Amino acid sequence: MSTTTDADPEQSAGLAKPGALARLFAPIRPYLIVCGTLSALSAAAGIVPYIAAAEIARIMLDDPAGSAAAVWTWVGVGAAGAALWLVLLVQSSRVGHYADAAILHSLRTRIVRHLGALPLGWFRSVGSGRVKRAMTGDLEEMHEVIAHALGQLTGAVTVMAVAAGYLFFVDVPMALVVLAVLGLMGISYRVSMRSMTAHVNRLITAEGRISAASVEYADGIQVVKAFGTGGQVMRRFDDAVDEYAEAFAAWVSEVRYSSAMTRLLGSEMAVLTAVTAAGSVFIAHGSLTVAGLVAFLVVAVGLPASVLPAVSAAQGVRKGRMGAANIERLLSRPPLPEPDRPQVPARHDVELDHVSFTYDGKTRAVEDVSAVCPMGRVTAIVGPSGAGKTTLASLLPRFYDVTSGSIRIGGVDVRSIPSAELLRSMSLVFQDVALLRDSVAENIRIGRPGADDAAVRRAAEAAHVHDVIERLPDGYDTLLDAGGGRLSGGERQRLTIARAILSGAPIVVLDEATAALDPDSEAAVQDALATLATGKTVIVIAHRLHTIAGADQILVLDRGRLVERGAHDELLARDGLYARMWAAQEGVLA
Ligand SMILES: Nc1ncnc2c1ncn2[C@@H]1O[C@H](COP(=O)(O)OP(=O)(O)OP(=O)(O)O)[C@@H](O)[C@H]1O
Repeated sequence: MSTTTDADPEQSAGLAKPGALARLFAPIRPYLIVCGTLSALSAAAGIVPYIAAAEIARIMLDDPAGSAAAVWTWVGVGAAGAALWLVLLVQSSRVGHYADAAILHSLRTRIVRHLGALPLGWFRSVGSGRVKRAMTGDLEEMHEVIAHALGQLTGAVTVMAVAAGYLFFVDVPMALVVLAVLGLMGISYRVSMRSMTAHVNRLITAEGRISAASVEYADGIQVVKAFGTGGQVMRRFDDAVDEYAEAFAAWVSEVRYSSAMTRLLGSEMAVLTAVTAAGSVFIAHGSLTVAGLVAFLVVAVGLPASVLPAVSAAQGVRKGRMGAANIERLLSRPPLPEPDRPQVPARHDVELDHVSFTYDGKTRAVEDVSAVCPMGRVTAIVGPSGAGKTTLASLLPRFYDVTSGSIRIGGVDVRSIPSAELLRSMSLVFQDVALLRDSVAENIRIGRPGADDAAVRRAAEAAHVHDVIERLPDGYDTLLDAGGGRLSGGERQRLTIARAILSGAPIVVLDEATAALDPDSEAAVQDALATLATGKTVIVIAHRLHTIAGADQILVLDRGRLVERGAHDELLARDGLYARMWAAQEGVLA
């Protein structure tokens, strides 16, 4: 099967799939066409007042005494052009923003729905930065394209076309001079942009990495602080910043002359100088009138200011393409397959039948594990670090699907159980199950939305956390931060156990805390677990063996394989891996 891991989504961010933007924008194409057309018409109308001013100058210079009617006609045309420019600009912006809001809403909805259908294992493997970037940065790029870049590009092209048409109408040689200056600017721009694709891809990829690492940094600030700057996240952040700085320096040093030249040639000064110089020569030769020169001074000198926004718009489109490719890549992640013929199990014993799983298609994190975890019993999974305990437990709620073999609940393959039903049938008390930024009561109520206050309180009492909650400043209404800040490790665990007790799910999958708790906390957590486990199928991933010595069945994993099974005494008598681990831990504890 294709695993749900994404090799390195950030790394591939630079490889924009051609056409991604067009595909994502397909639903709003008609609006974009209307918006582009209105922008073009608005830009064309916007240049009319300049042309009118130039025409008035020509009329008055040629014949100052006469043609008042013609002058007033041009004044009217100029005013109409200005009014039309404004009306069309507002309409184009209205349509653009409508299309923008519609597509962003639709993309956000699609992304959120898709995220809801993706296997949880995918989120674990890519980290939250990638998901947040799709919802913020990538969508922001789309907004830039629709709301700004599209109008700027069509506007610039139209202004160029209309202005060039008028200038050629007034005087061909002078128009050629202006075009030559702008053409040289274009050539110098192309030279400075020649290596742009590689550099910009590198810059944008590095930018993406910086933002992903920043999000991870903020999310894991406690860990980062505890370990100083040596943490992996900090290193990733530093690397991304270095990479950005390097890419930027390389780009700047390569394009410094050509981009300075582009700026110079694309400035009003350059056009003004060229027009005045060439105009003087042509006037001296008698091939141009002063009135003709004035027309060029009025219309041509402002051209660079109208064309330059197209440069940043082109940049916006380039970024938009990458954002679109990122979003498309996210949307193309295969969702968790839902069963064709859904079944709901009547019993809740868990059966592992020759289960194997690989993350990377090569090494097997779990290999050919078969076992039965009966209802009403506690099954512990133990083994050295990296043995595959967490992986095996993650296969039960389908964070990942098995590579081969099957997992059955009450005889029904987990892949045949609708995912919502499957998750409802399990309480997951994992170490990294986060608390939400909400009140204590709501954090417990997640276990059974709609449960009344009395039920929440009973669950807290059963989980031995009620007294702790009562001592909080606002009791059950106390707001927790996302990490559960003001609660100790043992208290947080008991809160998640209360949540699981409230849910009443018949299967409990529990990842025991790796960090040792103080003896009082440990005892409270054990009591809470005993309450939770009553009458349920309990599967515990255990790191400290003495907490599961009383389990009905212990599965011992080593390098993905099930190497021993039995109760504590049987395993000690066998004198194998379990006995060695026990001796090692007891030795440490003694
Ligand atoms: N998301 C992942 N992507 C790729 N490989 C992974 C992933 N998670 C775990 N592994 C690998 O799978 C193997 C089993 O890891 P797992 O976390 O299941 O072991 P474990 O017994 O729970 O270890 P520990 O006691 O240290 O938590 C290890 O070799 C680990 O490096």
